[in-house]
Amino acid sequence: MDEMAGRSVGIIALMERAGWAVARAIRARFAPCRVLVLCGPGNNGGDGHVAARYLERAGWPVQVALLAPPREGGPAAEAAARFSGRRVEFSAENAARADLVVDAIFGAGLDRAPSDTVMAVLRASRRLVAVDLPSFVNGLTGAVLAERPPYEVSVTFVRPKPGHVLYPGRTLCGEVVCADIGMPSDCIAHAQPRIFLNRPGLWSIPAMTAQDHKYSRGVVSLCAGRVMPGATRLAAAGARASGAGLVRISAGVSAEAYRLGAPGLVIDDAPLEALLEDTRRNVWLCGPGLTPDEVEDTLPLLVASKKCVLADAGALGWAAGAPEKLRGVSVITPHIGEFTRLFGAPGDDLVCAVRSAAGRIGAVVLLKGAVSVIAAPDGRVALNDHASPALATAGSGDTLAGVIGTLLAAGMPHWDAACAGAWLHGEAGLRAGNWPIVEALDAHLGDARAEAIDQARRLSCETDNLAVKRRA
Ligand SMILES: NC(=O)C1=CN([C@@H]2O[C@H](COP(=O)(O)OP(=O)(O)OC[C@H]3O[C@@H](n4cnc5c(N)ncnc54)[C@H](OP(=O)(O)O)[C@@H]3O)[C@@H](O)[C@H]2O)[C@H](O)CC1
Ligand SMILES: [K+]
Repeated sequence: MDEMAGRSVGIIALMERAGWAVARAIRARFAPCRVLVLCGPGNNGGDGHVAARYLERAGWPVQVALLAPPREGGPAAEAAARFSGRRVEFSAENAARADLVVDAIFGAGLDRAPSDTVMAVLRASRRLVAVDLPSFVNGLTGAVLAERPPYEVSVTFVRPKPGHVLYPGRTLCGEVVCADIGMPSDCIAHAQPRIFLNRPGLWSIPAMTAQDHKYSRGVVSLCAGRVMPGATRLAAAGARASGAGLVRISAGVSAEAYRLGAPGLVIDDAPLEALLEDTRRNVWLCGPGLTPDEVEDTLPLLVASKKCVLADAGALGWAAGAPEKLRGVSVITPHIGEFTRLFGAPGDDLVCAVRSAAGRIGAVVLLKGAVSVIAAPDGRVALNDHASPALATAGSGDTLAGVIGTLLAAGMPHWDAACAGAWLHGEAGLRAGNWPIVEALDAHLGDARAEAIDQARRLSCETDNLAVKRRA
């Protein structure tokens, strides 16, 4: 993006607006005070020089400390030359004397752990604002390369970066301000972003229409086991509460036990092979409440019948160490333990790990967590931070599986359904108040769906995520 912008508007013009946005964000949040701007050798340092100039122009006492001089002839050198104020040594003593320290040392160019000198200066600082990102947070992954207390504000440009959204970097950025610096939209499109914040508008969910009937809204079918009925019931309830037209449980010999549950469910006792002949029943959930043997008896049949299958829980344990067994399913929803047993530990780069897992099995992979990572086999990734700790309770994943099942049954593309399901689940968690039991989420799923539909409608087609997605 920067490269193409360099050939059109010019980096120096963008840098000028970036530095101005930093100064503006500081002036909006802090009373005038002694500011030290720490500048690195790259364009992040260039932004810092511009911010220093604007703060000084506004009458603030400002000093600049250089870690290393900017590359000659580049935009950062030009920005540095335009700052004619006070320069001091890059030292912990000077950082400790300042009321506010602006960290413009490294941004997008950070590619290794900063030196002890850099970290000593940052640790000596009392209050910190980051230009783009704290200089030890990897913008691509959120990995933290050194320890220090959190920042108060991070001012980034054009788009938030994965490092602002993903843990652990997220906890150190403080408030994230994303400034529009006039990056031309063709430069953004040229970069073909493949990572999105998960918001309505990235996908859209079908609304209720006057002509709807239960089959047009969609049928969700679940495979039930003999020993863990709770998980299947929670998934079925999540599917119903999020708007499925009909939810059926294939319970085989356990049918009588399941019939004691909610009256709105249809319980089947026919052999699975017979049920699979019904072409209206295209979406199946397999795994919640199933033992490995029960998965072995069901999942291969579902895949062979070309059903749209969401595999979770027991199905993921069944395929542990052999994820290729899941080829042919449409969506999997592992938590970190299940993911690790399937694909190995993801390491620091979650986006890369989940994306490669999706490519490996040819299915959408939704890695559940405080920020869920949802990857499509074609490489698109959504980061869902629309969530609540209220969701961290047993059974919550079963509810999520049910919600995604409903959206698949409504005809949404697989990745869109997984993204939208994560958002609805998060919205229900946010609405459910303090310490809700998992069943309490269901009462909020219908309103969550209506909210998502409403928000997607209100967003104009010029909304960042959408515009980028369409052009890409
Ligand atoms: N995206 C935009 O719209 C704009 C962003 N801007 C700002 O530009 C930076 C990115 O600038 P860039 O020059 O690419 O990179 P950095 O300034 O972050 O850093 C590059 C230099 O830092 C050295 N480096 C990296 N890590 C370390 C380290 N751990 N220790 C020492 N030195 C390090 C690197 O040195 P090399 O030896 O690796 O070459 C580089 O010299 C972005 O973050 C925004 O703030 C622009 O304003 C334009 C608009
Ligand atoms: K920085």
